[in-house]
Amino acid sequence: MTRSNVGFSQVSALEILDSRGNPTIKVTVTTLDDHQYSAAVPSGASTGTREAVELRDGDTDRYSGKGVLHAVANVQGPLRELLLSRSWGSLAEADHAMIELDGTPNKARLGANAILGVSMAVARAFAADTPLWEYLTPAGVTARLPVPHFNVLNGGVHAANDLDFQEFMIAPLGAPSFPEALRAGAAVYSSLRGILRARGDSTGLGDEGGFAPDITQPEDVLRLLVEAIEAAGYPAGMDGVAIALDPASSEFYRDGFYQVAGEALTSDDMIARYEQIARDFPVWSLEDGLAEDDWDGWERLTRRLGGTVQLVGDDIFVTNPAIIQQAIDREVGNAALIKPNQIGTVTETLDAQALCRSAGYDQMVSHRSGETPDTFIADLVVATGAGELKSGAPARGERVAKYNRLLEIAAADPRLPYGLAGHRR
Ligand SMILES: O=C(O)[C@@H](CO)OP(=O)(O)O
Ligand SMILES: [Mg+2]
Repeated sequence: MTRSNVGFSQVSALEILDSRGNPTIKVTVTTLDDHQYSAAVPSGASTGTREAVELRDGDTDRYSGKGVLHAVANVQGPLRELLLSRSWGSLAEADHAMIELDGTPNKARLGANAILGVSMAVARAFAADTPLWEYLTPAGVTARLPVPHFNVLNGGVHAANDLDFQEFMIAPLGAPSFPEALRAGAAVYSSLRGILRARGDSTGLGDEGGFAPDITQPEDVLRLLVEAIEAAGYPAGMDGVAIALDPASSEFYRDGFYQVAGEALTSDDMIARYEQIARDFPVWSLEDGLAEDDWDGWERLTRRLGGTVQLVGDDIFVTNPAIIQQAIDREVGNAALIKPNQIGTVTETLDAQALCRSAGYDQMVSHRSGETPDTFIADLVVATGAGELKSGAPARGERVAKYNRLLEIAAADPRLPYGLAGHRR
């Protein structure tokens, strides 16, 4: 049974390490009937400038191991005081009270990391002994298991190589079930390792568990992926294993040009390049193909490729319902990446997802490059019927924790549908 009303006797927080070895926050709430619920918050490296503020101690350099003791203090001070002050009739009620207490448009005062940790733990308190995904499923939404998108080759700010595109993902779109998709992902990952080894390339890993060889041209990587898919015994394409890209292009956009493998490209050069890539390779989804402040380029990209390729906004939309609404109005992109810590509460994440559903935008729920073993996003993606998840390579504990949680959900409820959602189904 879920709880319809929750009161808390304690709220505490701890600074822990994420998968990159940087400090992040873990929150534990204790209900009046003495049950404890915890949640840990991930942390990005290629962040959008309009993301809710991740509070770090000392200075604004977020990625040099700066602590989160200030965020911990905010949980144990003002947020604890708020949570203990009354009982709560819903998660939304608690989230809105925290947003109001923070009082800034981007959670800069208390920290989105502090607020999200509490929000996730409170969600678990409401779910009680009901599976989290069941509790989170909005009225009228059919829960479904997602197509996993495995980031098997890393570049950009997630790896030490000179590859500018950040993520090369494989998506087993043709798999009949989630467990089969996971098996396919693991098989292709393993065959890719063999191919890289045979070529004498490095099989060292990037932040999300994908290989990080010294290859600079995206097309060379795509050729290797097709080879790996076929060597694993799957057709490369929508009927078998397709490819999804996240160049995270805001990271290599400077002074109006995209710097790719030593060349300075305009938005239109990039669009032409993506068109050619989509002709030559089974790339079904493209995230952040253009930069977060290149809205005009995005409009043209959407006109040119939106009919055939899923165009996902991450840095540009930052899971923010107001920005996603602007994108819908301007016909920018046709899908949104969903990361709870970009917006800072579970309720606003669900709002962003509801907006996507009503506008016919597809959604991919996503981990961050700095992760923890917390599996909240696995339940979230099932609950919201989003149909797509990215959680890195099918290797490394903090990544496979999410995939393994989905295996558990699939095993516990064999009637859950699987696969892409909405019009892509
Ligand atoms: O760009 C992205 O989509 C993410 C997750 O893969 O990276 P980061 O968490 O570093 O923003
Ligand atoms: Mg991204």
